Amino acid sequence: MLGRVNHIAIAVPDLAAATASYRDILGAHVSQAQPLPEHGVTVVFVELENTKVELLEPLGAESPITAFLAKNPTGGMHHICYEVVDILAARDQLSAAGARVLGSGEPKIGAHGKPVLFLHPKDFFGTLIELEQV
Ligand SMILES: C[C@H](C(=O)O)C(=O)SCCNC(=O)CCNC(=O)[C@H](O)C(C)(C)COP(=O)(O)OP(=O)(O)OC[C@H]1O[C@@H](n2cnc3c(N)ncnc32)[C@H](O)[C@@H]1OP(=O)(O)O
Ligand SMILES: [Co+2]
Repeated sequence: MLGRVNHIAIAVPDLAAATASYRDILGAHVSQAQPLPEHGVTVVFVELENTKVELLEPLGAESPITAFLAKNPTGGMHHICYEVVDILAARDQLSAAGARVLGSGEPKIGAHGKPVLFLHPKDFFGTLIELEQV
């Protein structure tokens, strides 16, 4: 079911400061900030040769990363995103196996304009999983 790692995400309290650290200290190319109100986050992507790192900051009162940042005030690894070819088939197979697909179960359009879904971290060894159809 799983293809490549699309990105690894880090929740941060201050996106501008995190962008500056990755750009100026680590010497990475970082994309422009992209507000995603439907997901309750603003994101940038650190573009690496083999994958991407997504830096996430809360956006709006209902952000799904607010509680995470309250527990991890300096920031922390938040999710890993795997690519899948058919996200609805993946969802149905995962649900049938007892994994909790988060939200309504219907994919939303993610940061790359492609459908995404999330799987509960307690079902996968304490790691929140994002699936992205490519
Ligand atoms: C769009 C863009 C893109 O790439 O395209 C994105 O990535 S958007 C990325 C942002 N979107 C999302 O994260 C959407 C999916 N997330 C969610 O639905 C939710 O955040 C959630 C279900 C993971 C957690 O919500 P919740 O209200 O249950 O929050 P709680 O704080 O009570 O968390 C319940 C338990 O899960 C743990 N927990 C929460 N978040 C994480 C995480 N990221 N990684 C590992 N564990 C986690 C908590 O510590 C707690 O464990 P304990 O009970 O042991 O303390
Ligand atoms: Co993501």
